[in-house]
Amino acid sequence: MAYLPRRPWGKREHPDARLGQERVGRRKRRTSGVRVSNHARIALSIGCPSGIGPEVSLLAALEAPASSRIVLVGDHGVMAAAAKARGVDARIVRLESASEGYARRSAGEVRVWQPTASLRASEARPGKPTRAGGAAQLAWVDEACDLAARGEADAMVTGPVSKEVIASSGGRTARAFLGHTEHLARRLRAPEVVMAFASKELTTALVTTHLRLGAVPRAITPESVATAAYWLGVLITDLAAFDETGRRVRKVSKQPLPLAVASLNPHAGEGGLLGNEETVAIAPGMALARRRLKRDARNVLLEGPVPAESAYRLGAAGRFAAVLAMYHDQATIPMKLLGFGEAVNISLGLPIIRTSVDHGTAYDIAGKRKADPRGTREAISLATRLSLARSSQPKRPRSR
Ligand SMILES: NC(=O)C1=CN([C@@H]2O[C@H](COP(=O)(O)OP(=O)(O)OC[C@H]3O[C@@H](n4cnc5c(N)ncnc54)[C@H](O)[C@@H]3O)[C@@H](O)[C@H]2O)C=CC1
Ligand SMILES: NCC(=O)COP(=O)(O)O
Repeated sequence: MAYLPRRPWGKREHPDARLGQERVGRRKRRTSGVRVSNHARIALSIGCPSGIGPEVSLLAALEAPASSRIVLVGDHGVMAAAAKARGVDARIVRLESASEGYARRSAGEVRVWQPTASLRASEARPGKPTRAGGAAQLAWVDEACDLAARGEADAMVTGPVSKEVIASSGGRTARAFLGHTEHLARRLRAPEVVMAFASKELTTALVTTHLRLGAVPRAITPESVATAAYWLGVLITDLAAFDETGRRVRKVSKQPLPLAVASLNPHAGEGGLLGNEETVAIAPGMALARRRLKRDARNVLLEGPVPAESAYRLGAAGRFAAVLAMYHDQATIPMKLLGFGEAVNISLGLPIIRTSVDHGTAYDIAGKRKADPRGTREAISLATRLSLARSSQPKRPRSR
């Protein structure tokens, strides 16, 4: 995918190439001379140890197909407790190093890479988050991120964390934590990051992410709109070009993919009566995005500003391939109404692939055998698709 450098690890050889001879072996396939791996190595941070992250990670890892090789980044004792609470008879293997976890696993086995000191049971009680658990969940996110950035994983998937618990766990980085999206962009020094969600029913992205509502209008600028519209356009054209297994679709439609850019104000500002962000920021941002998409040969038709209520109704009805929102809840309310539990959160623009569940820590049901693992399954599946698609593509330049 063009939004990802093909070798985020720089000029070094991809570790897969070194392992390739014995690891990929017969599992490799070829597409137009490009060596393509048949499986993606996923580093999955298990999220808050007191939330539902450990149990949904466990269930999703146990069910993962051979094309997704999962290493859970977390705490061995927490995973063993999650298996017991869930009544699952699984062999929880503690790894000596993350990379040894990507070999084909046997049924009933999950592999845990624990880069932190073991949490005591009292620090990881379901529904009762602690300061120690807050620090640990951030360390697991960082470790999964670094594995992907070093090329020791093809993608990271994140389990649900609590922003509040992390922020109150101490430490400068933790205090500044607003969400994975902003945190990963900072850690990876990525100049652009866009939060997006994909489900069967709707694909959407946000111009602003975890921001106080009062600060949103100032953050809607031609540049911020252009960046988000561009990356959402990249996502939908890539999803149209690569199938579920990451193979290039044979016949991609020549029709441009319609992408609605939602308004900020009611009725798109009602000709200036109800605000002017549509004319001073959104429309100019769309013009910038159109130029960048065209330069990258992305066949997208940007439409708007469309009054937000209609943009989402029409997006859900299939009139648009995706809808761009101006702020968090404008996108996440329709997303959760339509696809809660199976929508996937994707961070666009980062030098690594990162997907996530759309739900939170759900402390109210943690350890009660009620948590639904579908979201984690879907996040793994999309990360695998994006990873395999990336590995089957020749390098493309990335425009700014
Ligand atoms: N990807 C992430 O790391 C995310 C983290 N959060 C964080 O999670 C914390 C709690 O957020 P809330 O707004 O309460 O949302 P939440 O998603 O944790 O819970 C909302 C409701 O949905 C239910 N629910 C959530 N996931 C479920 C699942 N997989 N199966 C069955 N029921 C499920 C919960 O029991 C609860 O009733 C916050 O600190 C928030 O920042 C929220 C969204 C995403
Ligand atoms: N509503 C999405 C959310 O809060 C998760 O955000 P992030 O942690 O993926 O940045």
